[in-house]
Amino acid sequence: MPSFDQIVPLLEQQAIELPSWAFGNSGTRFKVFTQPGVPRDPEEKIADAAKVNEFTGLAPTVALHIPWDKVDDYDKLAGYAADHGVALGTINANTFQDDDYKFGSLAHHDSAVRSKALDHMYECIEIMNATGSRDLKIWLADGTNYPGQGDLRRRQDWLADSLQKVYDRIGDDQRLILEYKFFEPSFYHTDVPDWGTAYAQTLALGDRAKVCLDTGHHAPGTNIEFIVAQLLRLGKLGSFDFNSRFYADDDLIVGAADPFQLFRILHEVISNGGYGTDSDVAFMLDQCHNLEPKIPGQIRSVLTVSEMTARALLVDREALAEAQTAGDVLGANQVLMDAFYTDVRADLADWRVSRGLPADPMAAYTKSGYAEQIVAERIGGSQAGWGA
Ligand SMILES: O=C[C@H](O)[C@H](O)[C@H](O)[C@H](O)CO
Ligand SMILES: [Zn+2]
Ligand SMILES: [Zn+2]
Repeated sequence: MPSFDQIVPLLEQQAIELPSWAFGNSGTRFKVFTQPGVPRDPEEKIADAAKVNEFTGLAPTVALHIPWDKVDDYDKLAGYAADHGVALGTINANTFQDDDYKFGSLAHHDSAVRSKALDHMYECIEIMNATGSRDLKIWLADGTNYPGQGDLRRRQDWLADSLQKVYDRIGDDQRLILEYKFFEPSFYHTDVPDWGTAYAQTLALGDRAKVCLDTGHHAPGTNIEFIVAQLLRLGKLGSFDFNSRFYADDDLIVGAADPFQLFRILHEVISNGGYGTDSDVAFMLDQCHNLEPKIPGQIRSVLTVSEMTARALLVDREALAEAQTAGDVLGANQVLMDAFYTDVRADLADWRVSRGLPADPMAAYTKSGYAEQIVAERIGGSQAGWGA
């Protein structure tokens, strides 16, 4: 097994993008429990995200969601982010909250609705040009609730035509990232339900169209790391939306439900060239902290990704290949389990200190008094988030 020191140069290449919406209020259809001190605008969301980066050194960019993070001056917003030591990242489109999208958006049967959704995508591309963002991420709620409600085949054709129009509009150094999800809010069919559909649609577009794998978007029992290996093999894995779930798209803290699954996913990412500065695979969190405090939730999340990345980097790949070739079933499995069971937390703490970061970012954040400061400062105005 490699030593911790041998993996440090790789660990230093880790960059995890934070979702602006994780700092706003969120909940379920049953209840949104608001929290004091929650941001009221994109700047306050960025300030909170910057705190996560300040204490962990792992989160240099913040993803925006449009229109939730709509502002008049994106140059000013990018400047504000830079003043806080972070940059603006992925632009997430939103065609799931407008009455006109009741029966879909880019896959809608009515060309007028499709062109309205296209205008939103074009607006997002203009924002990317202003923020310098590389990725336009498209997740569509498009689908149906009952058999017969929609023409499954023609919706794929309308979707393909719409995506082509978006793809033709993005810049040479920009990417279209298509996110799939097997259900919700549609409960019979979803127009982009699985990796195969996302792959087929992005393959038809071109090299700057890739797939987003949200770890909460698969049917129970799906071997997600197999999909990771396959999409990397096909050169079509563009980004991750990391989170975890016990049942559906719970958007819980990554690794909270199944840290071993996160380890297996990262093992395939590393084994197939999807990790580090040489790779163009983006690591983003897509989570909602419905009950727990938001900034500590994000701190815990990036530390968990860092920890499982370190464990996956410790896999003795030579010994693994030998055991696999020899058909040594238990030997091969043992190589992976040895890395997974290696407790790297103390080494990671020392590594953080060597980089001028706190050994225990969570304790340092708590001691900083920032949580109390934002509760005291953020009086009045309306809090960001669901129902905002
Ligand atoms: O389930 C929705 C998807 O995960 C999207 O990534 C969505 O944009 C994000 O969750 C914000 O709601
Ligand atoms: Zn997502
Ligand atoms: Zn989701």
